[in-house]
Amino acid sequence: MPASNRRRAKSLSNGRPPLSQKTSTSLSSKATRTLIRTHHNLEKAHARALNTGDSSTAETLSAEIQERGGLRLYQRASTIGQSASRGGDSSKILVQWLEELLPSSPAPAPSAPSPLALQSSRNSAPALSLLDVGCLNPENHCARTKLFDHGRGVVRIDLRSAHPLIQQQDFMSRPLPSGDAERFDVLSLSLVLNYVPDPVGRGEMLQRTREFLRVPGDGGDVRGSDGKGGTGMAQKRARVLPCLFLVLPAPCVTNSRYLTEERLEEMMGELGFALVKRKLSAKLVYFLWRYDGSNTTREEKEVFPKKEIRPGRTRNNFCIVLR
Ligand SMILES: C[S@@+](CC[C@H](N)C(=O)[O-])C[C@H]1O[C@@H](n2cnc3c(N)ncnc32)[C@H](O)[C@@H]1O
Repeated sequence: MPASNRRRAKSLSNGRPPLSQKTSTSLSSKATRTLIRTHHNLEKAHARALNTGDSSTAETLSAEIQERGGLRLYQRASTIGQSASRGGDSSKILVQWLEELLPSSPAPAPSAPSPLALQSSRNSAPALSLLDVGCLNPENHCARTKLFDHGRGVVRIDLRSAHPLIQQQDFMSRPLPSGDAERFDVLSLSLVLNYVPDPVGRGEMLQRTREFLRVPGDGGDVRGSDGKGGTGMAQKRARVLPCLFLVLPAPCVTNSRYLTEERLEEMMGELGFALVKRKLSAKLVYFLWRYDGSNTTREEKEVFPKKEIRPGRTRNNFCIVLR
């Protein structure tokens, strides 16, 4: 392997879509990558300092993060990475997959009052609800498909909202649903898990996604005219929904000491997720996981500690821990 390729394989920041040199923004491709990498590294060091009770270092790092533009500049760099000229945004893959897996057009429901009302329709597929966690652009591909209930069924959140249609909210503090009407058919976690600075926090984020996914077979599936759920559409939906769309920089699974795709699949299985779709591009890895709702508590279940499974000097340290 040429030296330049080896160098590229090491860096998780290279997991962003390619950045071109010519854009209307003032951030070059290199500057954008450096900014993203530095932000992630500072966040990780900050989390480590907090974990070890080193509040003075944590404060210094926090100040440095702010001095360097903080989340605002990081989001700007990520938005540049989403532009069509730089590889496009990952929601395109989510929409492609759902349209392929659930081919019949759902009834358009722009003025539908609530997911519950949609569920009462028979013989037509209700539009899907979506929780888009870590949303930078409310006009991404999800906004342009009839798959989703654009009335009240699409909720977008981010740690820092860059748009009135995005709620400013930490997913880890989002109040738990009080009932199924507050759960979703689809949860998108695109390039968010790798933002979490520590392995335990990543495991907790994955576990938490289950709280926000609709319980399978709760009536959100389409029923056949016999009322027994026997239609082809109902079966197709049951094979896919509810689901989690997960996107990571490719090196998180292709070049990590601690995580491979196989190990991720084992972990997800442990949480009740089965792989439906997967795509590896030069920069990113995309997964669609169906949640079976079977595993809401993990007491006495298998734990996944930090364990080196693929040693090597050129590997990265991306890791997810399930406790
Ligand atoms: C790299 S951007 C990804 C944006 C978009 N989803 C994409 O695929 O390009 C990561 C975003 O996730 C957000 N984020 C990270 N942790 C989050 C959390 N716990 N709750 C909500 N948003 C979060 C960050 O604020 C940031 O805007």
